[in-house]
Amino acid sequence: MIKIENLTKKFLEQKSLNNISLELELGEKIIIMGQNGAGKTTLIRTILGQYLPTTGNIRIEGKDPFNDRINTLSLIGFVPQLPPPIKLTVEELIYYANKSSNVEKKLVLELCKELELDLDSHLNKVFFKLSGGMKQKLLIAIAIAKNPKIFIFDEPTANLDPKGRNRFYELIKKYNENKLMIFISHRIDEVSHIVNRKIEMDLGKVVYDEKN
Ligand SMILES: Nc1ncnc2c1ncn2[C@@H]1O[C@H](COP(=O)(O)OP(=O)(O)OP(=O)(O)O)[C@@H](O)[C@H]1O
Repeated sequence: MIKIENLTKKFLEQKSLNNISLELELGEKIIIMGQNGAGKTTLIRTILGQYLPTTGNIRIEGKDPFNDRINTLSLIGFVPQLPPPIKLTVEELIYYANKSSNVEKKLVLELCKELELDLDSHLNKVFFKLSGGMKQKLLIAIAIAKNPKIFIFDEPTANLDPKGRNRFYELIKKYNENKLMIFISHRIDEVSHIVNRKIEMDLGKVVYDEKN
């Protein structure tokens, strides 16, 4: 599904990714761990086609994410650690998600409810004025409603209260069948009941890779 071969990403002289090779398959639920600066975000950004590899290559269902970004992004539901400062209202954002990815408004509202967020009273608010937890819940709901083959969650529960966290993991269990799920997280205890593969990075390398 995602095939990474001898991937190196340099920023000036610094190797943020140093000769990484990985194959990530449908059905795998993976946590990617590692200290601050280990290269996790750089890896995810390369998968999302935001960075051109310095050497090596990466393919998602055979597609090059940098040169075929629209088609590769259509396979991925991504929830970033820090929600971007989107200036659209909630209603407009959902409309955009509907036009670009066939996301159904009704389903987004239902998923938000399952995450303890009643969106109806916030539809006219500008996205960036929502609270951190509300933004994260909405982005999670949109990612799930997109029904992609691949989910990438970068610290998805960082802004959620304990109840929101539990609800998130309940939702994930419901929607994880036949998906590739990647969690970037420092909280292994939270995801240990979901993941079947643990990858640890350090200094741009994969230093641990265990499948259950
Ligand atoms: N755009 C960039 N320009 C220059 N250096 C970068 C850039 N992005 C990342 N780096 C460097 O690459 C290294 C890996 O950073 P990265 O953000 O991938 O780590 P991380 O594992 O996601 O860390 P954290 O847990 O703190 O989010 C760091 O030393 C960082 O300074």
